[in-house]
Amino acid sequence: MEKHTPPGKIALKVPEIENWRPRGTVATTGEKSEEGEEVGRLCCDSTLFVHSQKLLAFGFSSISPFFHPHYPLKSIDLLQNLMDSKQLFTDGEIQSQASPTTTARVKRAVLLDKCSGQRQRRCSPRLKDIPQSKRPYYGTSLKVSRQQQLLHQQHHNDDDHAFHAGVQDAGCNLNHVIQVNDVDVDVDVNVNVNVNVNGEPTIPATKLEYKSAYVEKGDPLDEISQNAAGGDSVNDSGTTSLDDTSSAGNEAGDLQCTPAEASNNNLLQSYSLSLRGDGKSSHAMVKATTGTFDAHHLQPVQGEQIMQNKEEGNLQNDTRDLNPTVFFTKKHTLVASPKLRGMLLVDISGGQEEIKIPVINLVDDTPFAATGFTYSRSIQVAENVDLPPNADGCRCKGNCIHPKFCACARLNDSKFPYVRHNGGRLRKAKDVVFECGPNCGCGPDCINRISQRGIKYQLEVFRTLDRGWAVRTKDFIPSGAPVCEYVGILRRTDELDKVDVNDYIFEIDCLHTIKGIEGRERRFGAVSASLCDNIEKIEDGYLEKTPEFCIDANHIGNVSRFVNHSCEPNLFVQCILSSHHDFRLARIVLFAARSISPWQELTYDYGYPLDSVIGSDGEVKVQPCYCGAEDCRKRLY
Ligand SMILES: C[S@@+](CC[C@H](N)C(=O)[O-])C[C@H]1O[C@@H](n2cnc3c(N)ncnc32)[C@H](O)[C@@H]1O
Repeated sequence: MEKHTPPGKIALKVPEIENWRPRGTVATTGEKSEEGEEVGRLCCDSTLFVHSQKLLAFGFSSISPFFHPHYPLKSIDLLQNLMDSKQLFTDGEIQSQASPTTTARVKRAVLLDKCSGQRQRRCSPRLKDIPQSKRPYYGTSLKVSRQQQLLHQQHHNDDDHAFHAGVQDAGCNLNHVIQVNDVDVDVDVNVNVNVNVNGEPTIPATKLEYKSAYVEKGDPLDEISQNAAGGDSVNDSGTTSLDDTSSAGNEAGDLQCTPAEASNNNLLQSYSLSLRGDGKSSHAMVKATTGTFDAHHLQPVQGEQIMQNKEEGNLQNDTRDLNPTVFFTKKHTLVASPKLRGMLLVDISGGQEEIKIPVINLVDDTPFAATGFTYSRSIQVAENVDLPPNADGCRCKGNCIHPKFCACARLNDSKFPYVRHNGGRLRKAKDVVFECGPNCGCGPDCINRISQRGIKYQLEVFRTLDRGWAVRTKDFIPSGAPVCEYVGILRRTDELDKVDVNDYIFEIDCLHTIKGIEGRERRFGAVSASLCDNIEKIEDGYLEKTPEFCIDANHIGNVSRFVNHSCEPNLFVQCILSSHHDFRLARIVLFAARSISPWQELTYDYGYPLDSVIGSDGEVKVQPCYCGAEDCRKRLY
């Protein structure tokens, strides 16, 4: 077999492909590229597409997929070579299908191009290294025309904080074009912006605020000439504005980067947005505007410190514009082709959530209706469960500001558990978080009500090959952000003893967690003093018992019921008390355990103790785990 060796690298022996371990689940469909080849969409951390033994594309981290210019990727063995020579790290499988397409599905792919040889979380080949003509964009025949070469050097004269920053490059990935009805087409676009920051290689946290992105229709050439002339007057160009939903989900998209994600001063960021367009438009234009760069974030201080300083007004705002705008145009008519998309439902919540949650099946014929459950945005309470009376709450007015005076903050060790940054993020996981409730004097915008605001990220339910339905995010989710509450019917656990199979029960075991009894993984963070006081009052032997209450999402639930287990999860379970303070009936909210890139599956650790699930026949039930994590425990229960 012909071998292709990357420049400067030695070709290594190609091991058996069968030895590759199956990982990951994001599989997607193929389409025709402009060259007429069959290609597939490659999302972050997801899929490699191979056509007739020819690797068409691979992509890494959250940048758009593209052919890499340095490697004449012609065959699967070259891919394997890259892996063997430690330039490309993937954990995936190559499936030889009946042809003509071979798909390699990977959970993670990291190309160590121009890097030190160590594995890094995000180290992608840069788009700027690739000639314009060789950059395919996936999913459709989307033609990207870059009208503004961005990047360049915004100097800061202050020696302490000198930096050059700019948008180095950007990519655009049109994921779905779905005919919603005769008129509307739902367009789902990923925009990836590659930000380059020079001068501060050890920046602890750097934030690029993302201002806006939307699709417009009109004549792209007009747009371009207007903007080339220096105006940023896209809105004035006579184009038809789109349905309001076009920008609805976009504001949450603060771009953010941690040092682990920075390589060579190169911060790679992405965000995605769903846009709604008019099916009759002859083209769509995506405008991605990067916003201001806040010099504070270049200072070597912790994020919390920044927040505090800002709140106290000690720091002057020092913001500046990066070269702000990147344009992408799609010159061809949007062709809606629902059969390619596998979309079974446009919104599983039937309009209950602020943001639609579509259901996609690209892997088999399983219909969604078969799951038979009713969507509910909020917890329902079984008739035989009495909720405790609402707690007194705090006496703050408007927003809770002073943690020492706010009665709810005092229950959290006199700290607010959240920072406002990025729409509210938990500072650190705790045994129980006390939020403000109905009797508090503060309003809905209070910092201490962050988990009460519903789902703020674009989520998608999708079908996996081996784990049924699953949930992924289309947005970047910052670490510590609340993602969704586990919703279902609040029941007494003993009622379910007779039920043989129910995969959707969440036992409310905050107390077990606090006391460190084996069960759901103990979450980091100290037990608060106030909580300890309360725990002491719990009757002896309580903790040996099964949790008294559970949330049963079998027939009624929200998107959380589709979130699968992983032994290496990206979400964690946080118990929250807001209206009352009874631990046995705490709310269960899933939070981001780390920053999550668009298109990653969301998972949490179900934390079943081994052999804890007993069938009605009295036999221990065993469910193998297919999460694919390196340290997978192999059994869900
Ligand atoms: C709460 S449901 C999750 C949604 C479910 N996949 C579905 O299709 O509705 C939990 C069930 O999903 C499956 N599941 C979740 N994570 C899994 C994993 N890592 N490995 C195998 N099966 C898993 C198991 O059948 C489990 O009982």
